[in-house]
Amino acid sequence: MRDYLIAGNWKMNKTPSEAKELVKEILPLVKDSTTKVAVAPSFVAIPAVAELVKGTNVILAAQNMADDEEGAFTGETSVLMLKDLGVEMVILGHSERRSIYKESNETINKKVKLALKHDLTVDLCIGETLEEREAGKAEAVCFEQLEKGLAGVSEAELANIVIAYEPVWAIGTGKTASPEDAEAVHKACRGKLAEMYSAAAADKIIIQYGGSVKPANVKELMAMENIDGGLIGGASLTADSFAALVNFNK
Ligand SMILES: O=C(CO)COP(=O)(O)O
Repeated sequence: MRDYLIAGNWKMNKTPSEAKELVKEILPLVKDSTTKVAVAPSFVAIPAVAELVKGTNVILAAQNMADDEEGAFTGETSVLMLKDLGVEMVILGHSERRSIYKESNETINKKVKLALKHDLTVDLCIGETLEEREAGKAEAVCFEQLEKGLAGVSEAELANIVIAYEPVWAIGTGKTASPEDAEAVHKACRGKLAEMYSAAAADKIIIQYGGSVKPANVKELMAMENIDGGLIGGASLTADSFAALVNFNK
């Protein structure tokens, strides 16, 4: 059976002081969870959060990283810096990175390979826009993001990859994909991964759903056969709602 992974993507929210307070509240609420749990604070809040989650069941994640190891890249944050702070996982290819910061599949792939080289788990985000969905292209877009994002990634390395299916039209909008619609894309993506790698590798990989996941809809989403967790934005910003998501199966 696949593990569930519930991850909080705090995006550009929470100052380092606020992040500390939030983690202090979250830790006791999730310490006995049977799902895996991760939080992704902003870069500047990572040191404070790292100190608090050390030795706990909470995985420390970053929201992005540079596509080079080091050098003259003003304003960027490298994989080496993240590793030095104890980061274990990195979210790559989030739709906000793709649309606002114009990250291409090729750039994302470079980051994926760099993160894997340094033993970070990668949470690779994929997902279609509303326009693409309405044009009947949801699966094709996801397949292309998988193929290009994972180019050159071996089957052995796939063990360090998590996929997050986040339909862009469902992010921060209050519109959740219906469990059946989400399941259809998850199933198709698992099929695609089986084609790219093997049925065994595809069966093992965690595919999270993201997009307006809330305590009120988490159970029905997680009940789907191919949905193995959630990447949570808004509802990860308060301890009670995040813990309710982490503990959805209790
Ligand atoms: O983008 C998301 C997580 O990465 C989802 O955000 P919301 O949960 O706020 O819709």
